[in-house]
Amino acid sequence: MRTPSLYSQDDPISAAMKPSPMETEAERNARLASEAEARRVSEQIDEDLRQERERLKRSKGDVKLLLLGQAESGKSTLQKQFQLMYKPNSIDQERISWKTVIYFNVVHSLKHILATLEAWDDSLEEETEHLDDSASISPNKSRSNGIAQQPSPSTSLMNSSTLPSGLPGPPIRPESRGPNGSSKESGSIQIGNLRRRLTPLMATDAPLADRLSGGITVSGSGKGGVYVRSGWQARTIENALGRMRANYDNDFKKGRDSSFNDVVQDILVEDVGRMLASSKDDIKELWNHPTVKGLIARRKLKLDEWSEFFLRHISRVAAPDYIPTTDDILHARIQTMGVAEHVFDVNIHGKAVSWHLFDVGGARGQRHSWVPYFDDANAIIFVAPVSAFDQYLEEDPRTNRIDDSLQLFTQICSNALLKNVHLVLFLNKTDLLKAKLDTGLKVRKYITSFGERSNDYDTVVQYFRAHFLQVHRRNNENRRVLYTHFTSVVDTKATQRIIGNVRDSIFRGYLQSAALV
Ligand SMILES: Nc1nc2c(ncn2[C@@H]2O[C@H](COP(=O)(O)OP(=O)(O)OP(=O)(O)O)[C@@H](O)[C@H]2O)c(=O)[nH]1
Ligand SMILES: [Mg+2]
Repeated sequence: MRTPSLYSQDDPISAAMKPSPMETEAERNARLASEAEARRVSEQIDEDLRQERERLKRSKGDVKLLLLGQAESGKSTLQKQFQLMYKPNSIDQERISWKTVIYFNVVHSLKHILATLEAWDDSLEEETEHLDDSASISPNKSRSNGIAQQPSPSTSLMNSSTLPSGLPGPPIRPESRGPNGSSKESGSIQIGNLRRRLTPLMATDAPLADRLSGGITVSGSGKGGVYVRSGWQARTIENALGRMRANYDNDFKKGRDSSFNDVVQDILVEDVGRMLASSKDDIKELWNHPTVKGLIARRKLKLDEWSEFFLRHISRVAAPDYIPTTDDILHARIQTMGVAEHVFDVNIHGKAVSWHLFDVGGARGQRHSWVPYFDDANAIIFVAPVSAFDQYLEEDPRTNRIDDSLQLFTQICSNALLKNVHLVLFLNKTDLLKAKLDTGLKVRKYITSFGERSNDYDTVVQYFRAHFLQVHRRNNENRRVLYTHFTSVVDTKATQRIIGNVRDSIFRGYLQSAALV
């Protein structure tokens, strides 16, 4: 039998493609090159399809775990704990990229403090005079400025409350105030001087945000936070490496000694590091200034937990040779955009199983991207920050954050696609809840249905837990179990123990559903 040649006469298409007998040498070379390229592309497609089939075959036995919950609930922090447990080296690889986030967190926090000081300028004198006053808030003194709003209490859980809304009043500069009151004047002069000296550092807020987000802005990102897609760490490092290579090439051309072992660093981050080092004392002075402390005590300045953490550690963070510790990485804040997948090999009872962890963006504008991940999910960890009883959504300042968590949990419990998933609830940020209650903050002030119950930690967490259990009970046709944990996911030791429990319980369910036991 005759083997058909590439240009077999029997095939009309081949006949049409047969090279012309007039083909020149150059045309022949071009034709052969394009045929080789077509073959390469076709083989690549076959290879991709083969790998996809392999992946699907393999992933049939994988565990898919979704981390769900509102923005700032602690999902990405929990993901970092999984990473520390199951892929510890990867944290080291991306350690340097967290420096950009931490610098951004510091600069952004300082900017927020200065903006709040400006907005509350006319009450500076009162702040310094009443420093030892209790944290009570007098509503008629509150000026709604969009930065440090005074909430009206949520009449009941799951009911949103209405907050006064309004724009910041015009900033009043120190110069515009009267000459009387020398302590007031010296306080405001000090702050004015600090503001002036910190201006160049404040100007790095936008370029740092741009560096992290890759220029992508998300509308409604309230506090001016930055959203990042999965893989941002690699991009930050590539940026730095690109610059390193350019330096290396230049040095090489100039005969200078240079090494790739130098710390990989981005020019912008280097500059911000130098500015932070030279502004360290100013930052400390601002952070410890009686006016700032007074505004915090009177809840007119509300700082995020990560702001307080990094400002407390500013001596270390602003040191010229600063490298983020693991604890710093756990406290760093960056908003997740869309859904980021992380794969870990989890070994249990001698059986290695790939776990796909899906860390989602929790802001309202991000929640639509969760649904495609619902139909083949095996388990969910729903993260609800119980410290947030005095906070309102960035996306909707009328909604109390505990109410939003309960509403979201209702949607998850009642979703038909999720009716068979293993459900775990993390009542998170218990450390912050304790700290808030210790300052005397009253839950009933924000959630009136809490009533006259005792304001101690145990009563409060059990009260919140009861509400989540009730939501689960009302939406539980399949009579599935809800596993609940009180957590502080920045606490590595405690969280890793809980992850171990969760892993075992998910795995038992997984083995049962796979009919292996
Ligand atoms: N003190 C304390 N801080 C926490 C805890 N959990 C999270 N945080 C901090 O809260 C901030 C927000 O946590 P993330 O993990 O980024 O929140 P997220 O749920 O991923 O938020 P989105 O990506 O916007 O949906 C970070 O600065 C964390 O360090 C906790 O239990 N205690
Ligand atoms: Mg996140």
